[in-house]
Amino acid sequence: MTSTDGDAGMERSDGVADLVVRLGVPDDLDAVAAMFSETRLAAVPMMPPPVHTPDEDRAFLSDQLHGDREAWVAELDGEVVGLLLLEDDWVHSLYVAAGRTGQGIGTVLLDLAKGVRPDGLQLWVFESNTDARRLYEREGFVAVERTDGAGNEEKAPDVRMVWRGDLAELRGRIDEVDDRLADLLNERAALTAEVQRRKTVPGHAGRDAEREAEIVARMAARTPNLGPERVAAIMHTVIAVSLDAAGDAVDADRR
Ligand SMILES: O=C(O)C(=O)C[C@]1(C(=O)O)C=C[C@@H](O)C=C1
Repeated sequence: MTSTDGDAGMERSDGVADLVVRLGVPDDLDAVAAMFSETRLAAVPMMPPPVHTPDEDRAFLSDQLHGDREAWVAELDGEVVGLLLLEDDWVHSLYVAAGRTGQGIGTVLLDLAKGVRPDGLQLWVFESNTDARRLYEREGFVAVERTDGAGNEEKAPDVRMVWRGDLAELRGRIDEVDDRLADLLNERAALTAEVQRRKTVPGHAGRDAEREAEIVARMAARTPNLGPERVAAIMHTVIAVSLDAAGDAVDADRR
């Protein structure tokens, strides 16, 4: 392990290569409490000043390590450098030791949280904590609610952020691909119609099997996830419905 306490010059992968993340146990209390109090103070002014004494923090953390919440501890060389508290779909707390930020430890802990809560997560973050908000945004969380802080202990404005989960994230990406696919299908149908206007035998009667086989072969070379037979089925349908639409357009022109 070559890490230093500073962030400077630390490649992210070097910083977390030896990171050990495990469930916390009561014996971790001293190390976790020391990290927590130091980190919480160092986080000011990104976070509002703490409202609890170190003794109160210690009692709280003892409860967490005794199972109040799911407590995950990140260690580097046996030193506690991160803490993640999960409760249902809530990231209750995420702390990375002062001097260890920017090394990817928060990302590792959040990825773990996503792994154990694939259906989605939410969290509150102080509006002033721009570093944390950036991390959450990078990790796919979106802001869904803002408050003036009246409801939290620190009375500081905060933001609720939500990660919708693996399934919703993947469906969102499918929607984006489908938007592009729809535009391309629309453009292609217009071109098929244009070709029909120039053919001596247009429409279904003028279908050109050789040209269609060429199209399928070219596309099959780019679609290894589907294979030639499925691409042939898709293009057969695309061409047939495009010719139908072109026929409708010609009929409409005549009327
Ligand atoms: O290239 C043609 O001849 C067309 O009419 C266009 C098109 C196509 O949409 O790509 C449609 C029908 C033919 O069977 C082959 C190709």
